[in-house]
Amino acid sequence: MFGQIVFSVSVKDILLIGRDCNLAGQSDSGKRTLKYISPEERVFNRKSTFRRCRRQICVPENWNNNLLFLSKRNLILYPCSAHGGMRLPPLEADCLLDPFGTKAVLVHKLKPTKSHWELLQLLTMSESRSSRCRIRSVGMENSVSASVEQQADLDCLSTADVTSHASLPGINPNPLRDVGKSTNIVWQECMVKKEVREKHLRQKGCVVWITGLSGSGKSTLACTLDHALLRRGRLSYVLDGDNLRHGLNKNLGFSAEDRTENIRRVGEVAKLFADAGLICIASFISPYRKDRDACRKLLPKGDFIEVYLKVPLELCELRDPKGLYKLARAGKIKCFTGIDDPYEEPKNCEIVIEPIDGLLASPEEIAARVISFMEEKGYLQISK
Ligand SMILES: Nc1ncnc2c1ncn2[C@@H]1O[C@H](COP(=O)(O)OS(=O)(=O)O)[C@@H](OP(=O)(O)O)[C@H]1O
Ligand SMILES: Nc1ncnc2c1ncn2[C@@H]1O[C@H](COP(=O)(O)OP(=O)(O)O)[C@@H](O)[C@H]1O
Repeated sequence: MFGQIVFSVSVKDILLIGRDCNLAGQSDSGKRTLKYISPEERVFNRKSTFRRCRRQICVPENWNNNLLFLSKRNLILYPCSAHGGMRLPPLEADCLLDPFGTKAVLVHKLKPTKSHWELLQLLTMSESRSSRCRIRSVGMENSVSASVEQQADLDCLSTADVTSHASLPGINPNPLRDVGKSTNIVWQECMVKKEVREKHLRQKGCVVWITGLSGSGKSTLACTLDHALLRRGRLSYVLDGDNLRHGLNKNLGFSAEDRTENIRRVGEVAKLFADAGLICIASFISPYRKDRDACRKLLPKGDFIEVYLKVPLELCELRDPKGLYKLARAGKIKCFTGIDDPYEEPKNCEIVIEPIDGLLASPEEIAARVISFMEEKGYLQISK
């Protein structure tokens, strides 16, 4: 699978990167800049260096600089001496234009090398950092420049990391869609993928979903697990029912509809955290099976690890750390889970924790059990 990169260009534009593009940090100030120079300017500055004919440019044989050549059908990138004096093979790409001729999707014919990609990444970064300056130069400023110090962060990425798909923010080849009440929206792809973040973090993004009655120990387990993972050098984040109801979900109560909406939102947020490469620990009563299952379906198979704290109602009520059961029994809290509101047990969850001979494992022991499950499934180690 060869990569794609999307540029905002006009059909008639031809782009050149010349000698003054200090791609390899040639400037003495130590600041690396990249300049785009319009063909007109080139022609003007270097009379007879280039001849423009029918959207093509003729370059003298002894031209020893990076050259980006874009025509209606093709993009050819000729990087050269700026990369440590090394000549790279030309990178060719088919150029698919949108109906307005303002966006071009470049599908590479050859697998780009890392250096090609670095060069293309520089272009995309410059584009995103100077949003008013499209890469096209005709009719706009003659040149734009951008610091590319951020490039260092990308150096750790291998070619394989970035070749699968790359596109510019704000420019998107994907179709317009209607999703729910949102009409005419487009899915925006980013160059840095989940797998890249996971490699960076040396873990696999996933969701550990802790469900159970109020007082069953969800928050305690979530925090204990979070801490235990941190001690192992892993990055997690806890989403807790009480906490999210202080902000994102403060407009929701405890009716069946509101609980469903609560869990739907949390499921979506958890999915984002997992996509960020984190281990998202979600601790919610989440009393309805269909709501938990809907969250599971949002994630790739295996990435949703459901942990059921099967603690008997009597024990939860005995603990009653917030005095809520007491209030519920007194009728002062309505629709309290386990009292006058249902809790639907999971049928096929990954881990069930329940007392054995009346004894429940400690939070640390339960956390260790979750961790060994995650280890077994390969969520805690990924080689760089
Ligand atoms: N009626 C009723 N039923 C259940 N719980 C109640 C209720 N009213 C308030 N609380 C407090 O809200 C916490 C549960 O929030 P959740 O977001 O996890 O609930 S749910 O998943 O939407 O059912 C829950 O926290 P935990 O005790 O940690 O479970 C309670 O502190
Ligand atoms: N594994 C455990 N063994 C004994 N007590 C526990 C355990 N887990 C939690 N607890 C205690 O149970 C009470 C409820 O725990 P909490 O984490 O607040 O439950 P939840 O978030 O499900 O409402 C707390 O007082 C806590 O200290």
